[in-house]
Parts: sequence; C-alpha cells; structure tokens
Amino acid sequence: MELLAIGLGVDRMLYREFFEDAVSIMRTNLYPTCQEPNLSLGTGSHCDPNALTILHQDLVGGLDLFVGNKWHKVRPIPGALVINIGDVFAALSNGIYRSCLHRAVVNSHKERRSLVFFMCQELTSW
Ligand SMILES: O=C(O)CCC(=O)C(=O)O
Ligand SMILES: [Fe+2]
Repeated sequence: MELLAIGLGVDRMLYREFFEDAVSIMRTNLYPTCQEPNLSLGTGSHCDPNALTILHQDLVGGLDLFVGNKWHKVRPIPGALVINIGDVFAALSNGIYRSCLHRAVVNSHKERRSLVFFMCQELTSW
C-alpha cells in the first residue's frame, strides 16, 4: 500500500491507514480439467470489485489479462505473486491506477489451483 501511495505522490501512510481495519477474504480456486475447454468458463472475465488482489497460481497456467484489446496469458513464475488493482483502488486513485479485466480458463490435460487474497475495505470507511 505504501508503494502505491508513493507512486501517486500522496502521503505514504495514507492507504495503509485507510485499510488498517480492512476485512479481507482469502479463497482457493480449483479448476478441474475439461474435455471441451473452449465451451467452459473458469471464471468469466471480470475486474475484481475489491481494493487490491494478491494471487498465487500454480505452474499450470490459465490466468489471462485483457490489455490492448486482446487477451494475454500470465505465465506462471515459481514463487511469484500477481497483484491486481481492484475497482475500489481505481476509484481511490481517481482512475490513475486502473482495475484490470482478467479471467481464468481451464484446459483438457491438467487441473489448476490458485490462492487468492482479496484485500477489501472496512464497510464504515465509505
Ligand atoms: O484463479 C485465477 O487465476 C483468477 C481468479 C480470480 O480472478 C478471482 O478469483 O477473482
Ligand atoms: Fe479476479
């Protein structure tokens, strides 16, 4: 949160304090194999509605990002985390940081797992 604040040129503690009492959610996702992957949805395309998302994916691959009018694969890197800006942080930064459209697709040969931490905001901070 401090890095995001520094990037915006605001007090580095601003968002850290704002999210101090955040109530966050952690979710595990399992994407079984599918014989007809093109006919099935892993997660449909979406932007995360929370503030910030930290995602760990296994090495199977399946996370796609929509950038420059097309879908790009997010190549899994051992030990790396994917950080997504969500809609709340896009709003808090007046759109300077943008939430990104993404999806998870399935495949026919290997099941996939991801672990996702959704940093949310305390409901009374609105
Ligand atoms: O499993 C993934 O790679 C993405 C999951 C996701 O986008 C979500 O749970 O919001
Ligand atoms: Fe998501």
